Amino acid sequence: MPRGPLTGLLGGSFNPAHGGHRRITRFALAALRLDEVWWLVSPGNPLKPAAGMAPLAARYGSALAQARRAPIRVTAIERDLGTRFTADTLAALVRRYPKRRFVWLMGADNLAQFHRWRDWRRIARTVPIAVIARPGYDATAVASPAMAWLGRYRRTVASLRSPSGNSPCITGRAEWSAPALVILRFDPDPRSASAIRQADPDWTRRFGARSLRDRLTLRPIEPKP
Ligand SMILES: Nc1ncnc2c1ncn2[C@@H]1O[C@H](COP(=O)(O)OP(=O)(O)OP(=O)(O)O)[C@@H](O)[C@H]1O
Ligand SMILES: O=C(O)c1ccc[n+]([C@@H]2O[C@H](COP(=O)([O-])O)[C@@H](O)[C@H]2O)c1
Repeated sequence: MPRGPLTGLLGGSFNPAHGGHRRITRFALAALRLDEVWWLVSPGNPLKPAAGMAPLAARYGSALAQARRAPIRVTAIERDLGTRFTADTLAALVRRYPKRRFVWLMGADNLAQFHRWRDWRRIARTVPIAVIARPGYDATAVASPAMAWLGRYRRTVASLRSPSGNSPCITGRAEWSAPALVILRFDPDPRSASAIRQADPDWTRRFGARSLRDRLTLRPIEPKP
């Protein structure tokens, strides 16, 4: 059983990244006592149309800005791995970082449509999943087809915590085995990328200079295994 850093993974379009991403990440870091969270800026969500999706460099730039001075590592690792589907990404990450323990983080809107993701049961068997409550989506998430299956693996946050209060331990009830589903409920955050795009359709301009730099520096992220 791997004993490395406990790493949360927040995959997303980040079109653009916003304060809600930062806030839910910080909540999850504290609630699950994670060592760090990697933001996986997606080359393209397989279920979202390419139209309206800003270039990866601009989305990555917005994520860098939001992740400042937080234990968040912004990555475009799916671009480097050549993966789009989360099941493939996770298989590659687990292989590449055998010592790390990963947990997949996602908002309730994604749980509501998780059954449409490719190999979603394989995803759930690979890593524990923590779902963050999101205004307007919690009821659909609870009633979703994926939840009908995942519900039996539901665990409390406390059951994943180490008795000593440090990082979750790996024995007994606190073992991070999968499938496991945790629902994290804290002060819901109404922010969304769609609202930002609606208010500021030209948001990528704010990351113009940075995007140019990122085009040069977007390269394989090599966090220490
Ligand atoms: N305010 C929020 N509360 C809870 N989860 C969130 C929130 N904002 C984003 N997330 C989650 O963060 C991940 C990445 O989100 P994404 O980049 O798609 O942003 P978004 O605001 O959901 O975008 P859009 O409005 O374009 O759908 C997803 O798992 C999403 O559910
Ligand atoms: O693997 C899939 O089939 C799949 C389908 C839809 C979304 N995802 C992933 O879900 C994450 C959240 O996407 P988004 O666009 O809601 O931010 C992101 O990492 C996507 O790659 C993955």
